[in-house]
Parts: sequence; structure tokens; C-alpha cells
Amino acid sequence: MISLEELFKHPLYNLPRPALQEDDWLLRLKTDAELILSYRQSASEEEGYDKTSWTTDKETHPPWLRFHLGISRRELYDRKDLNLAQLTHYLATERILGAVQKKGGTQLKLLVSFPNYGQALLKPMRQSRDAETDVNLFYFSDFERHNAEIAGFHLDRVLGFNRIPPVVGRLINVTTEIRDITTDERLSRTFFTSPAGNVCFYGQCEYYCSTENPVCGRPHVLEVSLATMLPDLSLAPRRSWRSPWRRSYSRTKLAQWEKDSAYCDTVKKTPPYNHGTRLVDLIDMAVLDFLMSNMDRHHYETFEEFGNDTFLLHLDNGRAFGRHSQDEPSILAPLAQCCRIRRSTLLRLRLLSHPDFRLSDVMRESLAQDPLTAVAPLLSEPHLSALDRRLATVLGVVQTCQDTNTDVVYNDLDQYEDQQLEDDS
Ligand SMILES: Nc1ncnc2c1ncn2[C@@H]1O[C@H](COP(=O)(O)OP(=O)(O)OP(=O)(O)O)[C@@H](O)[C@H]1O
Ligand SMILES: [Mn+2]
Repeated sequence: MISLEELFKHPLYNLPRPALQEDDWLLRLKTDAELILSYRQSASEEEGYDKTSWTTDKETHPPWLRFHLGISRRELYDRKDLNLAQLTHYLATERILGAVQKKGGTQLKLLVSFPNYGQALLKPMRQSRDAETDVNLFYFSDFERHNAEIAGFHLDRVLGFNRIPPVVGRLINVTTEIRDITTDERLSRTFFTSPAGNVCFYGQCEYYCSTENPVCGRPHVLEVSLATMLPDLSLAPRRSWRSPWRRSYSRTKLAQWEKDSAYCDTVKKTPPYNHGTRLVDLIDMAVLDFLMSNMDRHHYETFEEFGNDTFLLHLDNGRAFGRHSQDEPSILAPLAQCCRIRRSTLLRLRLLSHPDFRLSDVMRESLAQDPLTAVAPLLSEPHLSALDRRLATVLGVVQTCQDTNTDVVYNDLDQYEDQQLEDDS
């Protein structure tokens, strides 16, 4: 049996890359001392935090800080970094010190904090894992799913992108780990006991924050996803970009890209898509989104520090994996309309369609590392097989492009010998 470990040993996941320079690290631009001071200051007001803190010595850094210090221009984390396992273990087990509602966005989510100043973005389970989105619901009326956040992180990593902050599943006690400790009045006011005797809450937000749409424990226990928080915006500002292939978020209106088949020609001429890797980065993101059927990628973010020469953050994957019995070809519009794809991405996609490395198999194995798998598989078998079906569709679209276009493949691998890359794909 071929495993995830074997996949990650493949040359395509181990390309020798130029060493990162000083200005390729998000936070190395600041000295360690400055950085630590700013972290301490931002939390010094609050009670209950650990007194003894870390020094500039790396050994003393908590996993979340090591994650922040490991963010580079090229990717959010290094898959081989041993800190990753420590980070996910930390998120899954550390004592929850605080939980408040996170502002921004439309649906209920909480900002959770830990005693050594680490933080995570919590999204609750709202519906059973197997519930398929109602066919009469528009994509913008869909609930977010905690398992989609978790599976999105794993899929992004399996694709070799490393552009989603690590996410882990956890069972929490809504009474002792939220209601009893929260300082957020607006949140605590919304707790109640349901007719079935379960402890529920709904918070305050634009959508689904009402008694009719409660989040409920059983009677106290709730499944949630916890995403590692990125460095604070004051430390590492981010820029938000509107996706050129954004949907209209309207029942009746079509977006420009849906009406104009030459839409990509315009995008290709428009900064920042006319230069560097931004267009193929966007197409990578479209492939990820098509595979998990995420129609909600209205924006993406980058770290300002790195200008336009950097990867795209794939934040907010809560609306992925809504339907397994149906695919959404329009998500692939950037690929189908531009007929362009990174060579490294294409080769990894081909590898993942190989029976030895079948995407559904490596995803099943990857997701099994998450603690919530003990409760139930994070993606049901129909969702896993949908991944294989959609992968075949992506490769089909690339083939169609190649039948009628030259210059489909953006060669980001020209410094490598072909033999080095394609030993069995
Ligand atoms: N891991 C993270 N670290 C720091 N900030 C994050 C993280 N994940 C998301 N955010 C920020 O929080 C905002 C809201 O999160 P998210 O998009 O997941 O919520 P949402 O309710 O689905 O939003 P929307 O309704 O706009 O789609 C995002 O725009 C992003 O800037
Ligand atoms: Mn969202």
C-alpha cells in the first residue's frame, strides 16, 4: 500500500529550492526582540495568561510562535517542519482560556485564546457531516462546515500548496469552555437550554445568528474546527484582493466572467495578473476550490510585506464540501478560460490521479491524523470519491486546452531535469 508518507517522498514534493533570503521571511524583518515585545504588549492587559514567557531562544518558543516565524514569501509553512505536529497537538489539547466572537465575516465564529498567548479561529459544527446542501439553496446561503475547514487544510497540503493555516478538529465543552469563561456579553447572552436538554448558543452576526439556527452541544459536547491564527495585522498587515472570478452573490445577476468568454484576455492585461505568477496562483486556487467545490472564494489575501511577489492565502474554506453528488464546473473558469497552469501543479495533479497515489486515498489517510476522525471520518466516502472524479475533470480541462492552445503550461520547473520530476508519473 502506498501511503501519504510515500507521496511526500516523491521528488515533486521535494524540489530543491533556492535558499530563502532575509527579506523572504515575514517576521525576520523585525528583530526577535521587537517581535516578542509586541506579542507581550498586545496581551499584557489580560488575566490568566502564563507568567513565564519565552525569550529570543527558539527552544522556548511556543508552537504558534514558531509557526509565525516560519512564514515566508513562498509558503505559509514548510511541510517537513516538525513544529507542525506540535502546533496541531497544541490546538487540539491546550487549555482554552478565553472565547469571544470574532468580528468580520458573516457567520458565527469565535476567537479562542490559550494561556501562552496562542489564538485560534473556531468554527462550530452546525449540521451533520453527511448533510448535502439543499439543491434549491444558493451558494451564498449555505452554512459553513467545520469539517470543510479541516479537510480544506489537508487538501491544500496534499496538493503541495501550503497556503492554508493549519486547522485541527476538537471536541469542546460549550458550557465550561465557552459559556463559563467568555468575557463577551453579546455571546453569553445567547446561551440557552434546548427542549432536548442540550446547551445551545447562537451569538450575534449577520447570518444564522438566531434561536432558529442554534449551535448545540450534546448535551455540552460540540465538534469544532480550530484554525491557527495568522500574526496580528499590526505586525503583519495583509492585503485583501477581490477575485476577478468572484460570483455575483445575487439570485439574478451574472458576473462579467460568466458572460464574456474572452474575459481572461482582459484579466491577463490587468495588474497584478499581467506580471509574475499571480495568474497561475489564482488558477491553483481555482483547482483547489473546484476539487472541494467551494464557490465562495470572493476574495483572497496576501501579506503586504511581500508585495506582489508571494503566495495567495487560501483563507475561509467553510463552504467547501457541501455536495458530493454534483460538481460545479464554473469554479474552474479561471483554468478553462485562461488555459494556463503551473507545471509543478499539473505534475502533482497527475501524480494524484495515479492509482498508487490516488487523491481520495491520500486524503483519507491525511484526515485520519485529525483527532475528530475518532468520532467519525471527516469526509464521507462519497466526498472522497468526488475528489477523484473532479481531479479527472481538471486534467480533462487541461488536456482540452492543450489540444487547441500552445503555452498552456507555465514552466516553473525549468531548472530541473525532467528525469528528476517524472520518475513515475
Ligand atoms: N487563520 C486566520 N488567521 C487570521 N485571520 C483569519 C484567519 N482566517 C480568517 N481570518 C480573517 O477573518 C475574516 C473572516 O473569516 P472567514 O472568512 O473565515 O469568515 P466568514 O464569516 O466566512 O467570512 P465571509 O462571510 O466574508 O466569507 C477573514 O476575512 C480573514 O481576514
Ligand atoms: Mn465565508
